[in-house]
Amino acid sequence: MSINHGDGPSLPPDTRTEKDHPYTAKETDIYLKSKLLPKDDLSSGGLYDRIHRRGVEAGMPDISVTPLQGQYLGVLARAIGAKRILEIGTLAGFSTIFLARALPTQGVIDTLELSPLHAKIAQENFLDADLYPFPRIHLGPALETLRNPNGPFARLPDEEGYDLIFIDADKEQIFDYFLESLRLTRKGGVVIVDNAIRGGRISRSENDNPRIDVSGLRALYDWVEKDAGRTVLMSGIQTVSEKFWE
Ligand SMILES: C[S@@+](CC[C@H](N)C(=O)[O-])C[C@H]1O[C@@H](n2cnc3c(N)ncnc32)[C@H](O)[C@@H]1O
Repeated sequence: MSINHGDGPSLPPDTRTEKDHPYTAKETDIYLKSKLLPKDDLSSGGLYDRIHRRGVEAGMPDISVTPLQGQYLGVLARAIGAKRILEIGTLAGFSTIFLARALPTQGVIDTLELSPLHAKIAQENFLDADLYPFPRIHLGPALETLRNPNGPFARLPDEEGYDLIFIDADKEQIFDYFLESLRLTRKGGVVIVDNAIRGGRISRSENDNPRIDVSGLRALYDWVEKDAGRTVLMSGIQTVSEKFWE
C-alpha cells in the first residue's frame, strides 16, 4: 500500500513493514560507494580493507566515519577551498585521509589523538594512503594540547586560523573542543561536530541513559541558543549510514 500525495511521488505509509519497504541503509551505502568512491580504495585488499585490517589487528574500535561520510567531509573542505584543517580525534586516521586528500599541496592538516597506539596505526595508514600534505599528529589529551601556552595552538595569527575543524574525540569534552574551535577557526570557517545526535538521546532527559554522555552536547546547543546567531550559524543534521543513525 502507498499514499499518493497529489502529483508527488507515492510514499510508503508510516506503518510500513520490511516487506513493504525492504531497502536498507547498508545496501544503499554499498550502492553509493560503488558509484562515488575510488574503485582502487574500495576493492578487496584496497586501502579501506587494509586500514580496517590494521585496526582489527591492533584491537581498535570500529568507530570511524563511513567512507561516504569521509567523502562528505572532503566535499565540504573542497567547497570552502580549505587550506588548513584541524581534526580532534584521529583514531586510525580514516577521516583524516579524506580531509587531507581534499587539501591543495601547500595545505596543512593537524590531527589530535590521545592514544599512542591509535596514533601509530594512523601514521601507518597515512603512509599507506601516500598522503600529501602529510597529516601532523599531536599526541596527548586534545584539550591540553590545544591550551598549552607553549604549544602550536596557543596563539594563531589571524591569517593562520583553520578553515575547517572536525571534532570527533571524547564526547564529555565536546563543548570545550567547540569553544577552542571558535578560537582557532578563521572568520567564516566551518566547525563540524560529529555524534551531535547521540542516536536520538539528545532529545531526551540527561538521565535517559547515563552511559551515553549528552551533557557536553547540551552545553553546546545551549550556548548556540543563547548566541542566537551573533557568532555562529549552526545546523544539526541526522545521518543514516551503513553503520548507524547519528
Ligand atoms: C570516534 S574516534 C575518531 C574517529 C576518526 N575521526 C575517524 O572517523 O576516522 C575518537 C578518537 O578520539 C580519541 N580521544 C578520546 N579522548 C581523547 C582526548 N581527550 N584527546 C584526544 N583524543 C581523544 C580516541 O582515542 C579515539 O581515537
